[in-house]
Amino acid sequence: MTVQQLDVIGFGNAIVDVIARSEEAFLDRHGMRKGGMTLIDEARAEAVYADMGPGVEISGGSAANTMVGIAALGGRAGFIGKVRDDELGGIFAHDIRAAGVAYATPAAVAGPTTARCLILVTPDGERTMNTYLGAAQHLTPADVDANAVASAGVTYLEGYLWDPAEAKEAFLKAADIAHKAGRTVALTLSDAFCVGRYRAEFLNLMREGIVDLVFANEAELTSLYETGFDAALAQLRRDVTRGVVTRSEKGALSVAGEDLVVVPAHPVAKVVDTTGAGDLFASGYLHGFARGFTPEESLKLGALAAAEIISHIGARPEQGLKALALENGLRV
Ligand SMILES: OC[C@H]1O[C@H](O)[C@H](O)[C@@H]1O
Repeated sequence: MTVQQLDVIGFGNAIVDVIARSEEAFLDRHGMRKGGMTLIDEARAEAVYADMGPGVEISGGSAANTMVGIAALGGRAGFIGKVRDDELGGIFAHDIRAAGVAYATPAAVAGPTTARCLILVTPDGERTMNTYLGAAQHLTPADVDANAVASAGVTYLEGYLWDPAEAKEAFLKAADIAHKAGRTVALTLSDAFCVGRYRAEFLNLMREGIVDLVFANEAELTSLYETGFDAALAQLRRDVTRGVVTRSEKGALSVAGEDLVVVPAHPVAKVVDTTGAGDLFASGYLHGFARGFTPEESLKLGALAAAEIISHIGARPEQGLKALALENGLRV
C-alpha cells in the first residue's frame, strides 16, 4: 500500500463566496429558494450582485471548506478543484494554501471565470446560495492526482460535483483509485435539491459500494429516501457502511450496521451565518475518523467545528480549531 501522506483529500467546486446580509424580501424579489443552493448563469450572477447590499468576499466551496477545517484541527488535507487564472482564482488558491491545505490543481488558462457563490444571509442566520460554477465545472479526470488520492486515508467527494458532467467523471476516477489503494471513499449529499436532481445516481453510488461513508443533513436524508426521518435512517444503515447525519440544534448521529451513536449540538451563543455548517461538521468528523478516534469523539469534533463556523460570517474558521478542541476537552 502507498504510504499515507494525507489524512483526507477533498474534491469539490473551487468557489469564492460573496456574502451579504439581506431581508427575506430580497429573496422573494429575486425568486430565490430560501436555504438552498441554486445554480445560476453569469448574467444572473451579475444581476443579483448588482442588487445585493455590501458584501464580503471569502473563499468557499463545500469540500474546500471541509479541508481547511481539517487543516485547522492539525490534520493533513489536500484539495482538488478548478479555478481560472484570474483574480478570484488567485485568491482561492492563496487562501486554501495559506490555511495549510495541499492544493496543486492547475488553473484553467481559458474558458469561464472562477466560480462565485452569491450568498444572502437573512436575519435568522439562514444562508441562501446562488452559484455560478464557471471554471469549476471544467474539473476533468486529468486533474485527478492519482498519487495524492492513493496516499490519502479518505477521499472525500462533494455531491455538488454531480452537476458538472466532466467533474462527475473525475469523481468516479478518484473513487476507483482510492478503493484500489485500500482507502475509504466518503460523499456528502450537499443539498436537498441536489439530492432531488441525482437521487437515483447517489443511491447507486452507495449500493454499488462506490462510496463507504455518507454525510447528510436531515433534509438531504429524507429527500434521498423520500420518506420520514426514522425510515430514511433505517435505509441508510442498509445502503452504506457508515452514515453521519447532522440535525442542526438536535445534534448529530452516526450509524454503522447496528451501531448508533448520538451527540448533542455544541452550544452557540448566536447563529450568525449557517454557511458551511455541514462542511465544518464533516471536517471534525473526518479528522477524528482518519485518526482512528471513536465515533463519539469524531462527532463531537464535528459539532464543535460546526458551532464555530455558524457563529460568524463565512465558511472558513476564524478561531484556531485545534486549540478550541483542546479547550473543550477533545483530543485532536
Ligand atoms: O457549504 C457552503 C459552501 O457551499 C457553496 O459551495 C459555497 O461556496 C459555500 O462556501
